[in-house]
Amino acid sequence: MMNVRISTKAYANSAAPVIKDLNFNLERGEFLAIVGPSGAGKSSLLNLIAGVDTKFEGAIASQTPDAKPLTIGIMFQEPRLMPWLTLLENVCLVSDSLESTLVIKRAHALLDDVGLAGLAGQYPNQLSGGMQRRVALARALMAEPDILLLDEPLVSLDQPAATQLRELLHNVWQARQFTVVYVTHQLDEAIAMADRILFLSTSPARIIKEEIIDLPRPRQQQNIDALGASLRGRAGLLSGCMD
Ligand SMILES: Nc1ncnc2c1ncn2[C@@H]1O[C@H](COP(=O)(O)OP(=O)(O)OP(=O)(O)O)[C@@H](O)[C@H]1O
Repeated sequence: MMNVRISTKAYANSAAPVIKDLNFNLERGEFLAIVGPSGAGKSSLLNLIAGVDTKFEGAIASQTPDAKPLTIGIMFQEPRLMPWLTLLENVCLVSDSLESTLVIKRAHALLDDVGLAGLAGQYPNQLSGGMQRRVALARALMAEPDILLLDEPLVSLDQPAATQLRELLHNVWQARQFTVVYVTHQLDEAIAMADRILFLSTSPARIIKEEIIDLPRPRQQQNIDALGASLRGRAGLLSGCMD
C-alpha cells in the first residue's frame, strides 16, 4: 500500500540526522506498531508519512490499484482541540464545509461511535483527558482515512482511561479496516494491538528488528506478558530500543 524509504531526515538546526536508512512497506489493513525510545525520531517519521514534513532524502510512495491518493488521518500525543469550539465543531474542523448537513450528521455519528453521544454541544475543557482523546479520534476519522497515524495516543492517561481508549481504537480499526501506524515506547501496548512491530534504534532512527505478532484477538494479558518477556529477554537485541 505504501513504500517508505527514508535515506536521511535531518532538521536545519542540527547537522546530525534524526532518521537514517529507514525502509519498510505498509500493507493495506494492517496494524503496524513502531516502538522506539524517547527522542528516536518516531514523531518525525509520522510527520513524513503524513506529508506534513516533505524535507527529507528518499521517497514515500503510495501503491493503490486505482492510483487514487491515500487519505491519511493523524492523532497526536495531545488532543489539540480548539477550546472555544464545541466538540461537534472540533470534529467538523477538518471538513471543507462546516455547514453541510451530511458533515454534521457524520460528526454526530462519529461522536456516538467514540462513546460521546449527547455531548456534541459541550466544550473540550468540560471533558476528561480520555474523553478529549476520543474527540481527537473522531476528528481523525472524519476524513475516512486509508491510513490512521497514532502518535502515542495513550500517553499520560490514567490506567482505566488508557484501557478504554485502547479498546476503542482496536474496535474502530476492526470495524473500519483501515491501516494503522501506531507509535509507542511501550512494548506491551504494541503487542496488545499490532500485527507487526518495527523496533527503532536510538537517533538516528533505523529499524533494528521486525516482529510479527501472531497472537489471537482479543489478546489475553498472559500472552502479551509472555511475548513481552521473551522479546525483552533476547540477548540485548532490543537494548536501547525501549525506555
Ligand atoms: N521541528 C523540529 N526541529 C528541530 N528538531 C526537531 C524537530 N522535531 C523534532 N526534532 C528533534 O528530532 C529528534 C527526534 O524527535 P521526535 O519527536 O521525532 O522523537 P520521538 O521518538 O517522537 O520522541 P518522543 O518519544 O519523546 O516523542 C529530537 O532530538 C528532537 O529534538
